Amino acid sequence: MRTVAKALRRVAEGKAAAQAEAAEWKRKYELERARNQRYKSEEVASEGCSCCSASSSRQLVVHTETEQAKCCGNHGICSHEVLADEVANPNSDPACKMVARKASFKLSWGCNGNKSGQHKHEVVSFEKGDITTAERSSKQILLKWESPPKTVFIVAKPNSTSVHALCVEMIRWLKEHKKIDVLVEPRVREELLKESFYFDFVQTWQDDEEIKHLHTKVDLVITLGGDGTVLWAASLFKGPVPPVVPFSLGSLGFLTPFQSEHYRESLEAILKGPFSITLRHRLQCHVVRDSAKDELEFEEPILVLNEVTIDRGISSYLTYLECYCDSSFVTCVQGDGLIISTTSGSTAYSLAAGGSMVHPQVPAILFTPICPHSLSFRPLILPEYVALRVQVPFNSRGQAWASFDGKDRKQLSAGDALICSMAPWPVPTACLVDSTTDFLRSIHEGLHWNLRKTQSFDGPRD
Ligand SMILES: NC(=O)c1ccc[n+]([C@@H]2O[C@H](COP(=O)([O-])OP(=O)(O)OC[C@H]3O[C@@H](n4cnc5c(N)ncnc54)[C@H](O)[C@@H]3O)[C@@H](O)[C@H]2O)c1
Ligand SMILES: Nc1ncnc2c1ncn2[C@@H]1O[C@H](COP(=O)(O)OP(=O)(O)OP(=O)(O)O)[C@@H](O)[C@H]1O
Repeated sequence: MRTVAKALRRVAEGKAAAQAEAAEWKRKYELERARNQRYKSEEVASEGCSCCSASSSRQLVVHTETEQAKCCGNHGICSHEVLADEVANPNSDPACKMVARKASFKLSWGCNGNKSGQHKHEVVSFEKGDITTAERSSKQILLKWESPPKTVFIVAKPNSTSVHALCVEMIRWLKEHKKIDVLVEPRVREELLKESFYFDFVQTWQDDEEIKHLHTKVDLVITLGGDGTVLWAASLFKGPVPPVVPFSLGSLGFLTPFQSEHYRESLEAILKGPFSITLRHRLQCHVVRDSAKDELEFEEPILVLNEVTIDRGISSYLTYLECYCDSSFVTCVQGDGLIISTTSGSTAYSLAAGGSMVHPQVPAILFTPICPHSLSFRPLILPEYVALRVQVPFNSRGQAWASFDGKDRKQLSAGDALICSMAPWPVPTACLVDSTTDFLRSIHEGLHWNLRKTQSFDGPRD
C-alpha cells in the first residue's frame, strides 16, 4: 500500500508537472497578449493583420515570434519557441543521418460558426513542436505549418503485399515530387533495399535508444495498415507524438479515415495545411509490484491509445480485482476482467464488452467490466483527470493479466497493482473532414451503427 500511495503521488506529480507547464505557457500567453496590445497602435493600424480577416470565424490564430511585431493582438497568442536546428551529420550511415530542422507549426481553435460565443482559450502547450496538453480542447483544432515539413516517418503493416507496394510508390512520390526525407523502421528499409538500391536515401535507426528521440526528428507520421498499425505507430512514441496521417488498408478503419487510392491528394493537402486534427488522449499505465520497496522499482510506464485490459488469462477462476478512483474505493470486479479505455478505444474492446461509444474529444476514461458475475455491474464513464488503481487482493484465488492495446501481457500477482491516468502526450491524428464527421463516419461505416431498413410509408395513421 505504501508503494502504491507513492505511485499515486507520482501520478499526481506528473499531472501537476503537466499543469505547471500549461500554466507557464498560459503566463507566456498573457505576456504576449499584453505585448500585442502595445504593438497594436504602432503597426497593425496601417498594415492590418492576415489573421484578422479570418476573425469572422472567430479563429484563434497563433503567431510566430516574427509575426508578433505586427500582430493585432485581437486574439493572437504569440508565444512560439523557435525550433533548434539539428547539426547536419556528414556520416553517410542512414542510421546516423541527422535530419534538417524540424518543421514548426501553430494550433488554432475553431468556434465552428458560434460567432457570438466568448472563446475560452484552451491551454495546450506546443513548445518546440511537441504537443502537450493539460486540459482537453473543447473546440475543433486546426494545425497550420509555419515551415514546410521535411521528414516523414512511414509505418507499414508487415507481411502485406499491397501495403508494401503502396509504401514503395509513396516513398518515391514523396522524394521525387515533394523533396521530403523518409524514415522507416529497420525491417522496412531492409525490404526496400532488397527491392532496389535506389532506396538507400531512406533513413532508419540502429537501436531502440534512438526511438526515444524520434519525435525530435520527424515532422509527420504516415501509417499504412489498419487500426492496429495506428496503435503500433503510437506505441513507438513514449512522449510527444508528431501529427499522424492514418491511411486505411485494414478491415474496419475506425482510426484510419484516409483512402490509400487518393494518397497524393490527401498528402498534398496535409503538407500544405491547415488541416483538422483530433488529439487522441492516451492512458499512462504503471505496474506496481507488491515486492517493490520504493518508487525506483517502478516498471517502465506504458502508454495506450485504446485501453488496458486486466483479465483472468488462462486461469479458470474468476478474476477478483479491487478498484480505486484516486483514493476512493470504487468496487470489486469478479468476472472475466476489467477494461479501462480511452474514448478512442470506446469503439474497440470496451464496446464489445458493453461499454458506450464516446466521441474521441470527450474528456473521459471508460470503466467497463468483462462478463461480470453480477447482474448489477454496469459500465462507468469517469472524468479524465482521475487516477485509477486496480489491485489484485491477497485473498484472490487466481492471478490476473494486464494487456496494453491488446499486446505485451503482464502477469499481476496478489498485492500487485496497476495505476492508470491520462498521459500529457496525445496522438494528434489528422482528420479527413473534422473530429466529429470522421467519428460518425467510422461508426456508420465500420459498425453499421443503427443501420435499419426504413419502415414503409403505407399503413395505419394517427
Ligand atoms: N473482443 C474484442 O472486441 C476484442 C478483443 C481483443 C482485442 N480487441 C481490440 O483490438 C485492439 C488491438 O487491435 P489490433 O488491430 O492490434 O488487433 P487485431 O488485429 O486483433 O484487431 C482487433 C480488431 O479491433 C479493431 N480495432 C482496433 N482499435 C479499434 C478502435 N479504436 N475502434 C474500433 N475498432 C478497433 C481492429 O480494426 C480489428 O478489427 C485492442 O486495443 C482491443 O481494443 C477487441
Ligand atoms: N509496423 C508494424 N510492426 C509490427 N507490428 C505491426 C506493425 N503494424 C501493425 N502491426 C500489428 O499487426 C497487427 C495487424 O495490424 P492492423 O490491425 O493494422 O491490420 P489488420 O488487422 O489487417 O486491420 P484491422 O485492424 O483493420 O482489421 C496489429 O496487431 C498490429 O499491432
